[in-house]
Amino acid sequence: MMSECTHECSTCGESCSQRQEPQSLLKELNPAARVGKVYGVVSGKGGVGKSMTTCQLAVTMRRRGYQVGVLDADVTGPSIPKAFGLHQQATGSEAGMNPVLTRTGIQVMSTNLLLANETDPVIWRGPVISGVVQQFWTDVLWNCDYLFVDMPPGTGDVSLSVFQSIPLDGILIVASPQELVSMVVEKAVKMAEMMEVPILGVVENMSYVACPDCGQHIHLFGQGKTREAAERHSLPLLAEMPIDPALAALVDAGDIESFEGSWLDGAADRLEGK
Ligand SMILES: Nc1ncnc2c1ncn2[C@@H]1O[C@H](COP(=O)(O)OP(=O)(O)OP(=O)(O)O)[C@@H](O)[C@H]1O
Repeated sequence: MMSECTHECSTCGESCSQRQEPQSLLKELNPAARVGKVYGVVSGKGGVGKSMTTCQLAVTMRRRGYQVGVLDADVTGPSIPKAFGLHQQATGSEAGMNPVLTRTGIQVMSTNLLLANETDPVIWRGPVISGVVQQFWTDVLWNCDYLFVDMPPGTGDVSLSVFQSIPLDGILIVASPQELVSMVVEKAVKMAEMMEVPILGVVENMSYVACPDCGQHIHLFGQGKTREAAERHSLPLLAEMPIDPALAALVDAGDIESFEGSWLDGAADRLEGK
């Protein structure tokens, strides 16, 4: 006998006349907002430079003349506002939340821009965190050609929620050489494949150190091995970014928009469809 209908088709095996087809979990953008392409920046684990890469990609595309936004989905460890030197609070109105603008006009939304005190920890459970990320998509008045989503590290429920609720045009994977060779990133790759989101390629961070005297590139973890590993997994290697103390200093000073270096040009060309 059929039990009483709860209208929860996803947890019921009966094929009755009221059964509804699975519905898309994608959320609608704020009707007053405009977003061209959306790219997620992911990593296999924390601390490999995902936020650094997100910031530099945003700056590079801004330098190319585009309207650019950064949605900081790393809710419990937001590092985007600091890198851009943003300490004010975001404002809002009936129409939605206004992203905060950086010095060069990049639009940013992050939990750190909503907290009364930016050093307060975010002690929220998963569903609340996922809800905040969704609101950054549904409520913020974005006006951009490219929106970069700094994804939470790993493949937990917040990452899943981003994949399900935001219509990503693709993802870029950030990895250190060791990660690439050992394929720690493989879980992130598989998650993107399962969610049917195209992978644009890999940005390798901390690939080498340039000698300050002669400029020679010192590949601390060996040269060529990562390209080989990426190719083995059919992942185009879009960029090789050095360890550069000047970059870390710029992040600490909130001045990442002043970075010099062209290592992300290949990734930017790819984003432009070149
Ligand atoms: N290429 C680099 N050269 C110098 N410092 C770097 C480089 N990449 C990242 N860093 C520094 O390393 C630290 C970690 O980088 P970042 O915050 O971007 O990592 P993450 O992968 O986003 O970490 P998490 O996921 O844990 O937030 C930061 O202090 C950053 O400034």
